[in-house]
Amino acid sequence: MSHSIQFSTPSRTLHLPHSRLHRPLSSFSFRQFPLTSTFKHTSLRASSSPSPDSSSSSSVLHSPNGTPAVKSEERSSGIDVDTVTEAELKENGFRSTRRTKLICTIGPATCGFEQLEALAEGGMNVARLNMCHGTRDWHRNVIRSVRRLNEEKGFAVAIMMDTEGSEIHMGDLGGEASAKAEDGEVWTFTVRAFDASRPQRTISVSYDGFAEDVRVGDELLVDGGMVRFDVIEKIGPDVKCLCTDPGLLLPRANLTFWRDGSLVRERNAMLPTISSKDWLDIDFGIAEGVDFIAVSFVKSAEVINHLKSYLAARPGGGDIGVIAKIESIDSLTNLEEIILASDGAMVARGDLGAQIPLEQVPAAQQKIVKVCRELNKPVIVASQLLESMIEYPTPTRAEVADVSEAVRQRSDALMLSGESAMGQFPDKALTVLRSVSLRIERWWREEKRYEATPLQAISSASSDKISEEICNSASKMGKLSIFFVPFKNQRDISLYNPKLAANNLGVDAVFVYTKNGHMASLVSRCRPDCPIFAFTNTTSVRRRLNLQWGLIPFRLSFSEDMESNLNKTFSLLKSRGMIKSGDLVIAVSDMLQSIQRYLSGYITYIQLKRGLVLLLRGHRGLIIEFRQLLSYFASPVRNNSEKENPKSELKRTVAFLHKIEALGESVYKAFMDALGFSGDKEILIEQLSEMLRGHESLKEEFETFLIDNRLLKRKRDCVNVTPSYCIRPEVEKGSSSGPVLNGKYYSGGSYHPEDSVEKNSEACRVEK
Ligand SMILES: Nc1ncnc2c1ncn2[C@@H]1O[C@H](COP(=O)(O)OP(=O)(O)OP(=O)(O)O)[C@@H](O)[C@H]1O
Ligand SMILES: CC(=O)C(=O)O
Repeated sequence: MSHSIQFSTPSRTLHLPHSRLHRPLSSFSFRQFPLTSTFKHTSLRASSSPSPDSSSSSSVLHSPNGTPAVKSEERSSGIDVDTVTEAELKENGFRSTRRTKLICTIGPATCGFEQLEALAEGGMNVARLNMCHGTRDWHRNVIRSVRRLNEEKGFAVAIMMDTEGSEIHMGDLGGEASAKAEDGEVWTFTVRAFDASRPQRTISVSYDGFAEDVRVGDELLVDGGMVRFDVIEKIGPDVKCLCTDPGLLLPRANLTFWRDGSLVRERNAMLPTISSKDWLDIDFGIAEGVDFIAVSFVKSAEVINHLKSYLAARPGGGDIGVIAKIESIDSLTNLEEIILASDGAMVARGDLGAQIPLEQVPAAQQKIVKVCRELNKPVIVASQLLESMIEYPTPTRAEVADVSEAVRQRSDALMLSGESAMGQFPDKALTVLRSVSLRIERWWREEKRYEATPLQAISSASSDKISEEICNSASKMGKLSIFFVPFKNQRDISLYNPKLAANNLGVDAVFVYTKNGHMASLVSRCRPDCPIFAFTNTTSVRRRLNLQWGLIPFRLSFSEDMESNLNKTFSLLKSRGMIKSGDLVIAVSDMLQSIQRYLSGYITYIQLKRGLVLLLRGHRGLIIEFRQLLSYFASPVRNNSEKENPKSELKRTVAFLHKIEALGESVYKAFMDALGFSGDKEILIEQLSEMLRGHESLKEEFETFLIDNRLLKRKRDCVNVTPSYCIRPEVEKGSSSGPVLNGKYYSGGSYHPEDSVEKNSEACRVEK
């Protein structure tokens, strides 16, 4: 995202529903500066008036998975929308949409076109292919069926190819779906291959060194302990084992052996993470255009980097996301570096539970989910979520609790394994994941829960920092009842005003226009209460976005004109009944040219300043960088006759902010946060009065910023020039008599944080 030279600050045209606040809030702002990237962040309302673009036939809009009732006339007019999301939006509104993504492992139970279609209709976002099983031809057929489903029915199901890896596992069971090992039975594990059918109670093992490495007295665990054996005898390539814990042996199940209570790794630990067979599978995946490659038994970041360079050097390979499977002790040891190098991670609890004590798996899961969230990488919780549903139509209560916990941890995605690959009830298992996710997500919102720990900033380049801030701000507006004030001490807490929390802006959706998906992932990372509509112009990015929490990915043919893109979006969504007049939406974007044109009509300088401070508050380093940009400020883009005097306004503002800053960091921070608040003016004044208690002159000075008749005038003009989605006419009418809370929080070109302390104290002395 470092490709352009324009920057737009957060911007809103807020008209809160009458039930929340009775008065429209300020229009907001942005404006261009030379920089290294471009974003737009504005809030919009769907208009009740028809969009001029509504007849546009060039647009293509795809929404995520759901039922495929795409009417032929709609397809011919270039609109392609599935109906699961559509139905959810129509029936229950934005907030009802599912945020947690669902992955199904495809196997014999689900590889047919109709079966895949049923899964897609049931909410499958990603289809996983485990290269441990099946032939490449088999996988190719599945991939092509999923692609056909996407093309014909408008789904965006992504394909994840999972490498076999070099760990030890059992061979096939000679065509049988499973074999039962009973207590006290003696089984033979052998490195010999079978020509014909499998001899009775004999299992082939994938690892040539098996018979050499294992010792009499070792314990052999199948699938992390689902079935257990004691090694009782070694005869050449055969190892005789006594079953001590009976259970079902599944084809190609993972094998580990333990000695004196510790996992034996020996030569096995020296095996390459990506075997020669895996490399061939990877070439196959590139040729077939898979969306993700999940790498089994990752030990370090090196292998991920190696694979990523390999992919980048091949046509189409650079579009493939690399997912690190965390399923070994090494991967836990090197967790952060692995996740940082990857495009996402999987908590592969099956094999992980074979390498660390089972009771440590939940804590490991929580840690992996947390690290992924901090590093902005999607995370999948996998294995045995609904294991009993391989055989039974209803899950156990414990399984439901496990699924709930993964949703509560706000992992991006949940994965079915055997339940969908070879179970008897794949559709029902998916339904359980869907309904439990929806319920827990609703509970989360109803309980008004939110993470106590703020996320660390992750970006280092200044353009990325800015997009991160924009996304954080947009997401905050998507939270229902969080008024963010950094409480550092008792005094700060006393500043908290519950009225503010009650009136906090809860937007109905965040719209993010994104070319490579980065902006969308930044918004997703914040886990806003509202859904995130992610518009992108390529089908591959759209599919990849389908793995991430809360993103509803659409493909939209972008023009260079953001305004027309927005018009088109609203028109298309409205014509499908997916949004309605009055829905409050925040839009953020990483697009350049379009924003420039969008901006050129109706930006005010005051709006600009407000947005800037909202964006930069709390980030002194950014403010320093930003100072350099200020020299590029042009005069306002509106009519010459209406031009303001930006310099004097900035000076006044900056001087004022310096005075506030001199009151202490906590007051300054709280002040800045209050400025980000878009609630009722009276509440804002009330809170500021609290903050500025004992500093009457500052209070008065601040209040002079509040009512700005010029802005009022401009706002009236805006009705004529603002696109229909920006201003909802009925709200506008009702509000025009009242004062508009205008932009009033500024940062300016003369702001030098280094020497501000001195200036601040001077300013304060003068004030006193
Ligand atoms: N392509 C396939 N063909 C046949 N059976 C499959 C296929 N994919 C999965 N299965 C069956 O479904 C079961 C669960 O599959 P899954 O891939 O999730 O687990 P796994 O074999 O334990 O491997 P991993 O440890 O990599 O997850 C497998 O044991 C196998 O019986
Ligand atoms: C999914 C997987 O590979 C595991 O849980 O081991």
